[in-house]
Amino acid sequence: MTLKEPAPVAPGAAAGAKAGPPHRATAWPEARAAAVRAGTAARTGREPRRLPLGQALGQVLAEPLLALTDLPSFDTSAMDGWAVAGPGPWTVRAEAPVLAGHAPAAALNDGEAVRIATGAPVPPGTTAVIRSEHSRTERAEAAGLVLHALRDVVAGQDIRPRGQECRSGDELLPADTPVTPAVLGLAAAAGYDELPVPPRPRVEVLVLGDELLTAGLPHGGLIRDALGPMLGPWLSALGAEVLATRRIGDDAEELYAAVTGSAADLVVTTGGTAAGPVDHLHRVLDKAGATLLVDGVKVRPGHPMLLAALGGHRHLVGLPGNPLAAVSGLLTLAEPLLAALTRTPLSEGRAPVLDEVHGHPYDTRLVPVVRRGERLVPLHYNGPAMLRGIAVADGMAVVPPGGARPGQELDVLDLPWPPAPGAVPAQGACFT
Ligand SMILES: Nc1nc2c(c(=O)[nH]1)N[C@H]1C(S)=C(S)[C@@H](COP(=O)(O)OP(=O)(O)OC[C@H]3O[C@@H](n4cnc5c(N)ncnc54)[C@H](O)[C@@H]3O)O[C@H]1N2
Ligand code: MOO
Repeated sequence: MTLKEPAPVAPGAAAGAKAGPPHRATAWPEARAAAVRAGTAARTGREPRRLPLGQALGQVLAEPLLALTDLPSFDTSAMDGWAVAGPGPWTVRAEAPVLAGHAPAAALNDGEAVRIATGAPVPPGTTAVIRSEHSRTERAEAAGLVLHALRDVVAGQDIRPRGQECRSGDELLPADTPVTPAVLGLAAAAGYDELPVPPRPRVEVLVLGDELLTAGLPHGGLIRDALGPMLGPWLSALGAEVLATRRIGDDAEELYAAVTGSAADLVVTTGGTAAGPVDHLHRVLDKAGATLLVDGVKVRPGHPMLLAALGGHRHLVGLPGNPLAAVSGLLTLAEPLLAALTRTPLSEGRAPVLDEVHGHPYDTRLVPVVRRGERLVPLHYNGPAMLRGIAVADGMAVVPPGGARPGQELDVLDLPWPPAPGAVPAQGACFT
């Protein structure tokens, strides 16, 4: 098939089909699962990045965190007081107190004591540490200073033995643990200067369409490109390294060169997914030898979205051109794939919806919503070509086929930025 020949392409697909022939759309949950599988498989051979501790915050561990040292790394005094050896009373050795950060003092013999601070290494031979407040000293003519315990002394008391928390090589945390401030503290204590985190997926955005303007007002049938300015930052917020956002005309050869020549792990295209006269994406993927993993999804908006394997663990997500349909494709296919690649849990919630939400008879609907207290409020301006709803939304509610009753719990796909404070826009009508 040459690129110039229009191909008969029906929306929808079976998993694993070669690009080209007609097929049925994938159910929405299965499409997301396919994207997760694709991202998980594409992890193969990707070496972790090693980031200085401070820069790893908010990522996940790409490998288990193994202790690089025993913790504590030496027998340590847990209290300010006296290191003693054997039963008391004890003769206080005439030497400087052992402080934290100091080398261990000379070994204690039975009947000897030395002043010690919390965190200091206990001298070899120490059998217990006695807290200052549980001791008294007296000056004796011959023996010098003598230490008495005011309470029973138990062997080993107030000594943190080397390796009490972990031994070198112990697994402290499994891979995929989110790097929180507490994890940074543990990693530092265990000897780490850097942490292994998944490499950022490289993404290239190809914006298709001869009708798109990059500046100024719409005129003469031309419209502003709403997706170029939106997708790069959105993909960055999902952890991607955006190599470029390129505009490609409705030219199949140019698209073929861009897709096959891209160095990205994930190519994201916009537009051209349907069967219009200049919708070249399917034919280009077929010529490129791509395998369609998802070709059409039972979701509104955005049903012509697709996911293709380009070979060599590279993928392409084709987002429909209608702007909210593109957002739907981003959340359905691109986000789960990137999350799996970066080993990041998908950010989702569940909450009851305030009022009835109309559903599609057979397909899932994704509807921009805000949270009002515990409830979800569907937003106006949720038509496929509109961004006014999503621009003020806290997330996209997943409305099952047939719709939702007032109070019904719905899954919510979170957006990768904090919810905006302020007034809740009006709910209600559904535009198409
Ligand atoms: N015969 C059928 N036609 C269409 C179907 C269908 O099932 N049968 N599905 C419709 C649906 S639903 C969608 S969504 C679109 C998807 O079409 P494409 O992915 O091929 O997108 P385009 O045709 O290129 O564009 C659609 C629409 O979006 C505007 N657009 C495109 N890119 C941008 C952009 N970067 N910024 C703003 N707006 C953009 C474009 O001008 C069109 O108006 O297909 C339907 N058709
Ligand atoms: O999928 Mo289309 O988004 O309904 O316009």
